[in-house]
Amino acid sequence: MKKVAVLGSTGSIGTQTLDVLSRALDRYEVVGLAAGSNVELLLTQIQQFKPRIVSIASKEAAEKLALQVPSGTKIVYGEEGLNEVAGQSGAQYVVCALVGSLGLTSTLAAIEAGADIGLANKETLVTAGHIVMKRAKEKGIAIIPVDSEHSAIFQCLNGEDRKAVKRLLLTASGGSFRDRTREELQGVTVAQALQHPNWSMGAKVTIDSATMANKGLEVIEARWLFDIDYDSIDVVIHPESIIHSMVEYVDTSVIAQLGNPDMRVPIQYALTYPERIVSPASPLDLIKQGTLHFRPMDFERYPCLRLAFEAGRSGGTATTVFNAANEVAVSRFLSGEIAFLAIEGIIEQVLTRHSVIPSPELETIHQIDAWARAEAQLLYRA
Ligand SMILES: NC(=O)C1=CN([C@@H]2O[C@H](COP(=O)(O)OP(=O)(O)OC[C@H]3O[C@@H](n4cnc5c(N)ncnc54)[C@H](OP(=O)(O)O)[C@@H]3O)[C@@H](O)[C@H]2O)C=CC1
Ligand SMILES: CC(=O)[C@@H](O)[C@H](O)COP(=O)(O)O
Ligand SMILES: [Mn+2]
Repeated sequence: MKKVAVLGSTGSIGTQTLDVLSRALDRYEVVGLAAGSNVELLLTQIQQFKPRIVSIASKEAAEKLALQVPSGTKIVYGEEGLNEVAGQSGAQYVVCALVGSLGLTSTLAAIEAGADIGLANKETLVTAGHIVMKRAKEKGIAIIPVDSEHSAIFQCLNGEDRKAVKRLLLTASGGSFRDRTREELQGVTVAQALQHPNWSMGAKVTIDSATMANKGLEVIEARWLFDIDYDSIDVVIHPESIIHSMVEYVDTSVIAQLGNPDMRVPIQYALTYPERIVSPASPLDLIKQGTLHFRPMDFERYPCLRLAFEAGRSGGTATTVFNAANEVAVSRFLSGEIAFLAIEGIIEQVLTRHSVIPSPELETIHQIDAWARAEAQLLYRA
């Protein structure tokens, strides 16, 4: 039995991870859960999986939860509690499904504890990829991608000579506004932006998909996961999200991974790798699908992707700033404070004000992250 902890268990990836685990309880024991504020759902999960330790964000929520959980489950809270679930639950495998750079410290705690990582939380690598990958390497632990594109690339690289890789080709759906011009983005609403054409996901990543910041975060995530330079990463728009990504080799062969858009497939693969087991996802019917389409990426239409490439090439703290500014801007858009097009403006302006620090230590990362958030809060105030 492999002992697993799920950080962000009440979210989109977290609930799908528990769905996958619930079908394989002969292989996995859920020993730890961590969530933000959804006490009701967390309580149901505790009753189903009976973990040893559970963390929730606030002390008040923890007290409420403690009154209702069966004895044998320890309730902790806050960042300390989250790190305790990540590093001291006895988990051999930790699924990092938190949203935002809040996932960084707990991912590092899990690595220090020697647990392998199923990584959905891309912001962690964008914020401090060099530190996360270095510590994982030192501890000899595996970071297995959960993000659909990276899972696809991971599978396309399987058993191949890495020196023969020409480039990675990430696919992008184009998000909720893929058929609109930039002029048509004026005045779009939060509800419209949250309508992803192919995936049902948490609010933050859905907005990131609409701005194409998600693909930017994923380009940086790919740089760290696969130790590849930015000149060897390309993005192509593929509206159907059937091809999850591709790898082109020097002999011109392109290997792709395909499937219906269902995150339970990459989540399950990250858990069972290198084994494959039967999935509840519906099989891909290529005849019914009929056609697949591709469009070139337009960096003027999607400036967030251009900014992500620029930040990635600048290196050091630039990607920390890109991520932090984006997180604040998306949160302000979701709360109705700023317009959709202000998101890219905030990222660009905060990056412009930043002098990049190369190879930053963790302490510097935290300082720059906080600085970028403060700057991003001040811009576009009415
Ligand atoms: N959803 C998807 O299909 C995909 C997501 N990803 C990536 O996976 C990550 C998770 O995304 P997604 O599942 O959509 O996000 P959600 O918003 O659906 O879930 C986020 C999770 O984080 C928890 N959380 C929030 N704040 C805190 C806190 N302070 N302490 C502890 N837990 C907290 C939430 O708890 P609560 O709800 O209880 O407040 C929830 O469980 C992101 O990095 C995203 O980019 C990647 C590929 C696909
Ligand atoms: C399912 C998943 O991995 C998301 O990150 C997805 O990539 C979003 O789709 P687009 O960013 O391509 O719109
Ligand atoms: Mn993705």
